[in-house]
Amino acid sequence: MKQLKDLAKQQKRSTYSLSFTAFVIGCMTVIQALLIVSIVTSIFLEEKPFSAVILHLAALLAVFSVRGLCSYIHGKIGIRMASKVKKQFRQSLITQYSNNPVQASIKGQSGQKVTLVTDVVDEIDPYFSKYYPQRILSSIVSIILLAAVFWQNWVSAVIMIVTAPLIPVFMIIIGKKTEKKALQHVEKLTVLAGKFLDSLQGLVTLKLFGKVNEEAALIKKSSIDYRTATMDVLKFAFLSSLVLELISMLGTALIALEVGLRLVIYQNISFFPAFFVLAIAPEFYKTLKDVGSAFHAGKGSMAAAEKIIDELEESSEIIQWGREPLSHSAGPPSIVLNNLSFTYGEDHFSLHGIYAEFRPYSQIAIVGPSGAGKTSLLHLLAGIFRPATGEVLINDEPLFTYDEREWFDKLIYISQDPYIFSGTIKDNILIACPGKKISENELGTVLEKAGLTELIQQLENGIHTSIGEAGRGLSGGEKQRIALARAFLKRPSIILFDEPTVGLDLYTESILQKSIAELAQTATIITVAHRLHTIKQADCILYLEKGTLVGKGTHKELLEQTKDYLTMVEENQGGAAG
Ligand SMILES: Nc1ncnc2c1ncn2[C@@H]1O[C@H](COP(=O)(O)OP(=O)(O)OP(=O)(O)O)[C@@H](O)[C@H]1O
Repeated sequence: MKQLKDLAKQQKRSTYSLSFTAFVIGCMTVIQALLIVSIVTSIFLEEKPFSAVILHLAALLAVFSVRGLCSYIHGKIGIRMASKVKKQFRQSLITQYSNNPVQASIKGQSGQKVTLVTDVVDEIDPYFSKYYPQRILSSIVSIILLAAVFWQNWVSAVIMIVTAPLIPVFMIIIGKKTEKKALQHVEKLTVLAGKFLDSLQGLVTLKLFGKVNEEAALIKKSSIDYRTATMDVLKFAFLSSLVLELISMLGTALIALEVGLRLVIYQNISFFPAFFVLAIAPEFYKTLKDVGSAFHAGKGSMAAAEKIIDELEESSEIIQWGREPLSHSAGPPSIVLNNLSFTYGEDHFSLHGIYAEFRPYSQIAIVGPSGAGKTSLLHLLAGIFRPATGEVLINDEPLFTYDEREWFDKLIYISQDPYIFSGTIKDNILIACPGKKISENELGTVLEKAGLTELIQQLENGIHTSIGEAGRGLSGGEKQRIALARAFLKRPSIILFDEPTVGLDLYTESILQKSIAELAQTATIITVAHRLHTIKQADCILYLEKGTLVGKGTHKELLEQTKDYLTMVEENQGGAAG
């Protein structure tokens, strides 16, 4: 609530404009009532001809127009404020996710994030487009109307002062309950979206396990929960409208009774002020009632804002990169892991005290049992995670002192399952060199080296064939070859390679080995290795177990020093090591 109020106050010009239009609307309402009363008095009491009120009627038309125009501008300002704030929230969320993409992608479901950026941010709208402008309008207009009534008949003004606070009191009581319900509503929406996208992505797995019906039932339950939450919010909205309507009706009736008694029975008030008060009273209660209804809509925005702010605060740990240039040093830099520690969080997996030095052009293998922390170490090396203690030193300087772009220009990460974006084969390869002009010849050489020429020749649209989510699928081996083409195009001086654990086809396997050997001539290669061939070839092997560096050295040295390594190698080749 406070954050939304602060955001609204930051838009000073809009707040002033809202106050100005509200002031004009208030004045126009009073003038409108005065004109109507004087026209009625002239025609019905004083029995003047129609021509005597023509000027009044023209003035009334002008007042209607000004009031209508101001109401339109007032509404527009609110919509503009809402769109500005929604843009700010969306930008903050996207910046948050893009500043720390890996942390963002592992925390929470993707569907929930998408809903947060789209639908939940949209829920902020009513606070700025309805509640905030209406609050300004109602406070200014009600004061003007009250003053006008006081001027004509102070007794009615006193009745208004006594009955009007019932509306805000009721708003607070209902508002407390609404906020809780609105928060539940937003939560149910994000849960439904998360569940839906998760099921959609895992549809093949669900089908294979015969779980499609069960999953459909879970989605149905989630959607019924969402519907119930929506109905709960609507129930409060209807209840609140009913009570607000009742209070304003009773208030108007009370004033009508007072004015009627004084006019007919006690005869201590004239027709003009009596009719004027009766014309103003419904406007007075309507403006208060409108702020009550808008308050209800605003509560939904507060719940949405709370959810977004929680998300922004949760993943606020941003990696700050420096400005130090890296490209001036030709060839691969030296890399030192200096007492590196990392944890995914309390009671979660951690890597501790890792120390290692990698000379330029060396081939490093990281090995160990499943879950030992090999991929996590690769992510730390890439600068995707921030170490808890210690640092990665590049040319003797901490990694994060370098310019982020220059570092990622020097590096390529080939994961086990390279991501293929929705686009053509060419687009997917060219992401390795954004903005750089690549000739057809250069591209042809890269495709040849990565073993993609034959595949592309078979395709009707060749390199322009759509792949990824919106196009044809690719096999694991073909994805690996796309990743290799990216590497050949980029020619990085550091290659981080998460070797596939699943058996690739013989063709891709041989291409992979040849390509890595060729890339190694100009780069340092750090591989999470599973194949004995890769491990034996490495200049240095890091053997990890449960997040600890148990052994370090060449294949021969480790066989002699580290018993678990020997066992692993023996298991790998089904008997004798060597
Ligand atoms: N986001 C995460 N939050 C908490 N724990 C995680 C997260 N990601 C991975 N882990 C845990 O960290 C440990 C190390 O994972 P990592 O992927 O680094 O292992 P690995 O040695 O590469 O395994 P494998 O050879 O099976 O790929 C595992 O126990 C894993 O469950």
